[in-house]
Amino acid sequence: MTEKIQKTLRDSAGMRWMVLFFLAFAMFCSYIFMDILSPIKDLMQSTRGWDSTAFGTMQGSETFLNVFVFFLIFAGIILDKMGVRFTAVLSGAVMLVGATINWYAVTEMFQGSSLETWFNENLNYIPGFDELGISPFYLGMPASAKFAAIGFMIFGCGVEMAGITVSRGIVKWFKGHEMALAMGSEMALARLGVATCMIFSPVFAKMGGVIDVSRSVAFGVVLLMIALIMFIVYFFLDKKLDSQTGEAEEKDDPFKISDIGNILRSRGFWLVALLCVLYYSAIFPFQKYAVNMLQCNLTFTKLSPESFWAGNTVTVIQYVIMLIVAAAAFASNFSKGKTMKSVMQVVAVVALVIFCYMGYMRQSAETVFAVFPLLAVGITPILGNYVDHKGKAASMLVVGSLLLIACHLTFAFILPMFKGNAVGGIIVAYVTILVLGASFSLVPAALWPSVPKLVDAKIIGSAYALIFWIQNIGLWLFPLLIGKVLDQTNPQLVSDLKNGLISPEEAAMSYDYTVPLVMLACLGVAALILGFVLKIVDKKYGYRLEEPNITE
Ligand SMILES: NCCCC[C@H](NC(=O)[C@@H](N)CCCCN)C(=O)O
Repeated sequence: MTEKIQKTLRDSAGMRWMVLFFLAFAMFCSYIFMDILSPIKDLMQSTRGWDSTAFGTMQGSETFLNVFVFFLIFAGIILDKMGVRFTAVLSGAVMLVGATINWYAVTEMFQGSSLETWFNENLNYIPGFDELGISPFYLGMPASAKFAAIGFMIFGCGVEMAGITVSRGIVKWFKGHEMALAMGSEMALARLGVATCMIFSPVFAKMGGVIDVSRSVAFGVVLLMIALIMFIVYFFLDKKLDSQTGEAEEKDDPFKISDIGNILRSRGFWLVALLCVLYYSAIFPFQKYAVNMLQCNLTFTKLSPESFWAGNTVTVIQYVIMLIVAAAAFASNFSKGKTMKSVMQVVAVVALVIFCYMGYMRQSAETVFAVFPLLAVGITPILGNYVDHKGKAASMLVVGSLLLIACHLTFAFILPMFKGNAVGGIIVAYVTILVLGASFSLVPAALWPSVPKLVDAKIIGSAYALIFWIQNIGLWLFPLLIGKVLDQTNPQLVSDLKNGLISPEEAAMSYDYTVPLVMLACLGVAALILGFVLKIVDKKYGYRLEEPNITE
């Protein structure tokens, strides 16, 4: 008798990739919101009175609940107990609630409201947390920054929960299929989200010639509504899959506290988790200040509002070119024929050069920095594929850390030498940003697929939640530290600003970033040392980090 093989949604490549699109697009939207204020730090200072400390404290609050209230650990438990689809929708809803609060805090409506008065008079510290120096609020913090911080910490819970849930969802749908490619593509789309926000956030804030920072945040909130819809659509597809397979939703072994003990006893896990926190602390927090760092180091000519390059049409054209770079890079990775591959590579490179040229012509730091995630969009899937087929993950972590050190030191010492030399400065900035982008592809592409080699398969979910938790400690601490170090290493500027000798606009463009950048380079040095230790430990204990994931 011939057995009829029941085909499920998962067996159709089209359906799998559609599901990936829903999950990855939701992450794309959340990465946009994550950095929505980063390219408009100067406007937050000039229109809302957020100095670097207020800005850094607000940005650092994203990880506060995850780290100090252990929300990420709970998120891992919720994911294990309730399953992927429930947690996906929950994370989407949590992100939206947090983002809406964040938006209200920076609106004109909040200014002069009774809520603003309340925040001015209260929440100057949190007992217990303040004594430890980890409170997300301080005496004198602008009320809008305090309320925005509350929204951002709720958003932070949602986005990290979404991060571990999406990874788990990809495993569920792609196990036995193109899993590494799917993960690489998801990360690539997330990077495109960062580039999108670098370009569009200032556009929304300055639209119509009237500055309103809340418009940028509102743009992010609308995207998060779309993200929630994506997760809801995913919910139904996932439910359908389960009804076809006749299984209850796929779950790892239920989360047990003793699992944490097992993970924490793994030497390899600690090395990867520490490398992760050191590396990412030198990338994500930097991303929040990078535009302002470029504004302080590069010389831009003020474009007249009538100038072609100052118009929003150019922004849209530049964005389309960015999409061409991403699409051509993606196509070149996966097209079969050699000629097609080469054609796509040429298209990607030419479009990248045009993108950089337009960034220069537009004379703004955010359009220059927008190139940062672009290289990562193009090469993360290639490198993921490389790790799958050739291995060398530990070596890639070492090379990625080396590039990171070189870039931060270049920003700290070489870029300022070109102040006044507009063309030279832009060239140094572009080359350094592109190299940093390459580093940001090497490390994530090698790090995340290495985790399953270090811990037992049944506790992978908990292991990812723990790594995210440890990583979040750095992501909380460093934006805060950069803000504080900036204010402390620029005492003259801070006092001139306080005494009204310079305008907030002038102050925002005059910071000396040398010390914070050296601090970030030191993180790279520590990551590099751990990378070498990991290589030694890998050889000694046979973790197979240098071996391919797929044996052909
Ligand atoms: N499938 C890979 C998941 C990890 C991607 C990684 N994201 C993170 O590590 C997040 N925890 C960081 C979120 C940043 C918070 N501001 C990545 O490389 O993006």
